[in-house]
Amino acid sequence: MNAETPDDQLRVHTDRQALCRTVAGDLVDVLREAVDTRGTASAVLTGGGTGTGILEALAAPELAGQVDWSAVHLWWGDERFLPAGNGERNEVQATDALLSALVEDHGLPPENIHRMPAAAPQTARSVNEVHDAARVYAAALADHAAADPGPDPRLPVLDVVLLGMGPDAHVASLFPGLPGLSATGQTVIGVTDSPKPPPERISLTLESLGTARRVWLVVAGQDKAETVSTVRDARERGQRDPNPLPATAVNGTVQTRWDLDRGAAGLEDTGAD
Ligand SMILES: O=C1O[C@H](COP(=O)(O)O)[C@@H](O)[C@H](O)[C@H]1O
Repeated sequence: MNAETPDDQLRVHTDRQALCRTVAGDLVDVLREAVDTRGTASAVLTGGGTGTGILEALAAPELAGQVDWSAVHLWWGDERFLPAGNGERNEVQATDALLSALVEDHGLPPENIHRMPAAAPQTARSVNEVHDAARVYAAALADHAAADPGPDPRLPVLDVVLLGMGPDAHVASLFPGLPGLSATGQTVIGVTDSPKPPPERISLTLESLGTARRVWLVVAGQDKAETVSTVRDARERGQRDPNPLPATAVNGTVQTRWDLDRGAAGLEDTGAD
């Protein structure tokens, strides 16, 4: 089933597995096209159940084998600021789902995996650590921008940004009511008071996400249906105030697309979550 709002594209999939398979295939197409035309590609990954499910689907050899991974750079839209190796970190879940296989079997250079910094062990924590870590990631993005400049000189071309959305309409780690939503002049911020654990996170800002060529919102599960409907209605009315609905404020420069399962679309509970 397909429908269109004036600005956003919408696709509804039978269940989360179908959503993940389709988006994984699209990701392959976008990365291939970018590598063919520019010689390089950058994708921004998300965590969460659906974001990780897409990576699992992408690991299928018939999909992963279609991309020249030596030319691809992988970034994250947000990270849970936890010690290295913690299973709650988005990058750890992504590594298990896909990245190890890409490095071992498909030629992805480990240095092209741009993980957000991890927290120091509890005993060695410093007060500003998460903010320092955000600056480190901003510098990594700026370094890469020199080789593949995007519309904002501090950022490379972001061919596609994957975004999950929480029931509170948060995207990346930009939560309603937190100061990070109005951050200006920063590409990456430290978050210290996330209402969703863990409290400390690193996130790209709305400014950064807004430079992406494609923004794909990937949302599954009936528990998201009401928020999806509220956010999409607000967007259709042109209400793009990130507070209290951060997901109203993200757009790709070329494409903004919603991929929902039937549950998130309010059609029926698919049991996807
Ligand atoms: O904590 C996070 O949650 C969101 C949404 O996750 P989901 O499981 O509800 O799809 C995710 O997009 C974000 O990257 C992650 O840090």
